[in-house]
Amino acid sequence: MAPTLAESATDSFDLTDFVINQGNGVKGLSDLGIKSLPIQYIQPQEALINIIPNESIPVIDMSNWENDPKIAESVCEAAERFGFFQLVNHGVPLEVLEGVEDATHGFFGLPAAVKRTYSKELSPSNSVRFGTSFSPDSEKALEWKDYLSLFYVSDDEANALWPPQCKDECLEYMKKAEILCKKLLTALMERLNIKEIDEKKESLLMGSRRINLNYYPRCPNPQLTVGVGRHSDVSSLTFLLQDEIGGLYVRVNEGKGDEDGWVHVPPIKGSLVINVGDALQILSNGRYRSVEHCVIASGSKNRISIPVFVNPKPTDVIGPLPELLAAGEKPKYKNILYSDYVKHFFRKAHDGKKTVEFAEV
Ligand SMILES: COc1cc(/C=C/C(=O)SCCNC(=O)CCNC(=O)[C@H](O)C(C)(C)COP(=O)(O)OP(=O)(O)OC[C@H]2O[C@@H](n3cnc4c(N)ncnc43)[C@H](O)[C@@H]2OP(=O)(O)O)ccc1O
Ligand SMILES: O=C(O)CCC(=O)C(=O)O
Ligand SMILES: [Fe+2]
Repeated sequence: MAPTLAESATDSFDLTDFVINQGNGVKGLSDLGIKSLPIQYIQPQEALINIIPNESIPVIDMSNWENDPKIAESVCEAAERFGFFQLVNHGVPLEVLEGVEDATHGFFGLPAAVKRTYSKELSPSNSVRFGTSFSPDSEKALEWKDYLSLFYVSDDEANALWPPQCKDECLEYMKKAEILCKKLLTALMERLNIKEIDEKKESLLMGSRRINLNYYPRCPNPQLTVGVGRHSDVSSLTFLLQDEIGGLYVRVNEGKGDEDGWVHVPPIKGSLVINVGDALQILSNGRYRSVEHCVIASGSKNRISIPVFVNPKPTDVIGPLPELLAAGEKPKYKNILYSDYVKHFFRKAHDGKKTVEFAEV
């Protein structure tokens, strides 16, 4: 039987105030040593997933990228088929990855009163936001995750506004990921017969960046809740660094004859998980797939993950690329202002792939 709120906290305990308003987050709840999951976090049955064992997303070794065109082909095939793949020997140095992981622990280890100064209500800028769950005002059940989200405007702004405990490490990781991003996007565009990424396309594909630091503390009943509910990213490409704990699941075989279900993305030291986001699905007129994924927290360990979301500029209008339409493809998506698309995503609870319907013809 599901535990009640009274079993997980005292009658006088105001969970929303403690977790959201006071900035304790789910880390604060977990640190209290609660033995069962508060009722606010119990997800409906349909949010829970059917896991398929013995299947996986591709792992691609990039060490011979410059000399072996088959590696770029594998990347493009994985982006078409799974929308997700892991990269090893990708060129982002291990020290940079370890640096941003340590900095993430440093940030979440700060007192709640300090983290709270970066909340939506108190943060001096919209580019910096500390929060919990995804969209608590619109969710039926909360998600077991705290996060810090940093939108990159300029180095000067980051130096002035991002938390000093993690800003240098976040900037370094973002910049190294950008070099890798250019390589991948060049290959993905070549596959669409687009030989040059000019200024306009560079803006549409990688005109803005956001880095999130995600913290999933140990959870008393992880099977009753989610760390992140099923969603697709609204980015062009996402570069995700996960620690050694595991818990990321990706949907496979949706709408195909084979068993529709979820596969685990096993942590590989030094690797990056890459996924296609909605913006690239729309720009490629559905050729590259942004795929649903979710996170189940651990029952025994605290987990962190650090996605860099590479996106169009908020002011860009996105739609199928003109070269694809000139080649005779029928557009599957309308032209849409990217910031409207992202606002639509952030204002509702996670709901799988539904955001993309907002752009469908
Ligand atoms: C947090 O848990 C997550 C996050 C994700 C993220 C997946 C991605 O793919 S992130 C990449 C998104 N792309 C961009 O950020 C680039 C484009 N950016 C923009 O267009 C704008 O910066 C903006 C995001 C639309 C914000 O513009 P602004 O004018 O400041 O709009 P607001 O009215 O303030 O915000 C709209 C609405 O969204 C909420 N919101 C804003 N930023 C965030 C954020 N970082 N995290 C969560 N929610 C955010 C904001 O509160 C507003 O909602 P209201 O209800 O308050 O009106 C995947 C999975 C996760 O679990
Ligand atoms: O924590 C993870 O492994 C994935 C997080 C995620 O999907 C996101 O932040 O968009
Ligand atoms: Fe995601």
